[in-house]
Amino acid sequence: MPSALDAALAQLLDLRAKVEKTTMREKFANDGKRFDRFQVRLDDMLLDYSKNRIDDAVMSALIELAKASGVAERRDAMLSGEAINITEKRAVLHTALRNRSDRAILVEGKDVMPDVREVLSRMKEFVGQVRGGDIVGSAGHKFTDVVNIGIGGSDLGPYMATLALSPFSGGGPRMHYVSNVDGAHIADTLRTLDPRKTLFIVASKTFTTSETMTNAMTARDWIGSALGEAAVPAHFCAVSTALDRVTEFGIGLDRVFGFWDWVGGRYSVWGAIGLPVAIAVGFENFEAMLSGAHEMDRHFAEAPLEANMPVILGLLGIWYRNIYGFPTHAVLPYDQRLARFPAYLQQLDMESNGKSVTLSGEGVTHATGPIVWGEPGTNGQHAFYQLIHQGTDVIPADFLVAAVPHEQLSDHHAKLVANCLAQTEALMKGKTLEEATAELEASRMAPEEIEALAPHKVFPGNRPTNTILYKSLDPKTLGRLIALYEHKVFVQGVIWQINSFDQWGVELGKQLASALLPAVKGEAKPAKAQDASTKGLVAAFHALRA
Ligand SMILES: O=P(O)(O)OC[C@H]1O[C@H](O)[C@H](O)[C@@H](O)[C@@H]1O
Repeated sequence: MPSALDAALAQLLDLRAKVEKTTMREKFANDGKRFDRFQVRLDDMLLDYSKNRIDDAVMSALIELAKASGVAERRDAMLSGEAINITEKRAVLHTALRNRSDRAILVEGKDVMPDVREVLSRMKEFVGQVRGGDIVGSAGHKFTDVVNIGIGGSDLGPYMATLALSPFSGGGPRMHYVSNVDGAHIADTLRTLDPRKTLFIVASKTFTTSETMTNAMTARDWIGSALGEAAVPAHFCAVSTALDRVTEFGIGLDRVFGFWDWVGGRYSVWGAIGLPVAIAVGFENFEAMLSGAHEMDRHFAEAPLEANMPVILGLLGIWYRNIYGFPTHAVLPYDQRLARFPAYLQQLDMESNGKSVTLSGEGVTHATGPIVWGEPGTNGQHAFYQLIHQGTDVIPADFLVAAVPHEQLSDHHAKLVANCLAQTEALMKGKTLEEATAELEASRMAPEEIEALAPHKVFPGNRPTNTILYKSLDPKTLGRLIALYEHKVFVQGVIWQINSFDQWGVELGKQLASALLPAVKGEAKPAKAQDASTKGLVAAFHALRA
């Protein structure tokens, strides 16, 4: 079935041609109100999207596209617990985990909120006991270190949030995250730890993920051999939807925090998967993060589409991906503690929208999810920004920055902010050949040298950015930020008519890895059907180890 995007394509391409008649630099020069018109505020968070290749006509057409695509209807279906994840026949209700209102949320006629609240209250008690030293190791030692063993959604969200909120730890235990099946990860982590004072959280929605189970067994052996088998239960707890498998592993039900199949792994930091965050920063701060997300949920549900932050971010992404064909999107936090935010967004965005088949099973007729990437500024400026400024691809980018830092260190923050704003200014303005030449003429350089050098100093400009300015990186702000991007991804998935909530694309590699394992271990010959490259690599691997 042709999508609303297919239907609007010709009009949007026409609008692109019109909007390209003037550069952003000219648009700013001609319109003193551009900043006021292209921004949205939610309390102390500001999204400035004026530095984009847009005008009023483009924005109205994009809003019309959102309407014609049924963004509002699909949003309401998600929020009310409809089974919109059709390939897994599940509701999509991460918003229920952070529902701070007394609104019931029904899945197949049953209100899920009592169960959500029950898990949160068990988490609260456990977190208080671990932080307060009421729950201790097998030999009575307070836990000084907590290791979360999980991968994908059971790692990226909590790891990112723990780092982001580190100023709020209030003397809580040190947190560690082990995800990779590479033994180096757990070995390097355990080397620094005292088993008597270490608590492990085994976090896995399915409790079958190979990496997590392998790391959990290694951790269990580490505790068992240091403190004796009997010590194991005191040093472990688990987060999962598969309570039977957790019990099999040997973790008592009083140490298990559950969630439900209507929470996708990459959307799960709001419930039990957030346990390490709650231990790291205390339960009140964890709840503040939920409240921030809930505020963003309400904004998404209630604000008109044209003043709706996630809708606007989503539509701008569609504009560049589908109308301009830009392949990637950068997220550049000018906030060192958001260092893991781009990695978190990679899973959120690319696992959700990296799809080529529509909800009705047909091939898509247009590009879907972009490649998402990024690193904190100012570091990126000294590395890959060269390409963003002067490379042959245009890379739309989000810049994130706080007004108030946690560290009051001379003029660090002023310099950070000046760099952030200056980058978006430079990307928008660029530098013409005349300007580059004039700058060089002010030096004593010979005219022929100026002529040779000037082209290298030209910046094309007209490169799009969004700036998200918030008061400070506190739990509430972090909650809002994450929910903002979750809903942006949702809006795009609706317009692309794809299922943003499954992830079949991760399965093939897993299947082939298990099939290959016996040959890699040397317990079996590679299967006949295997291609020559894979077979040759297995043989070369064994030859190197001989
Ligand atoms: O939480 P788990 O069941 O261990 O899953 C961990 C991760 O692995 C899977 O392969 C999926 O790609 C992710 O969406 C998921 O978050």
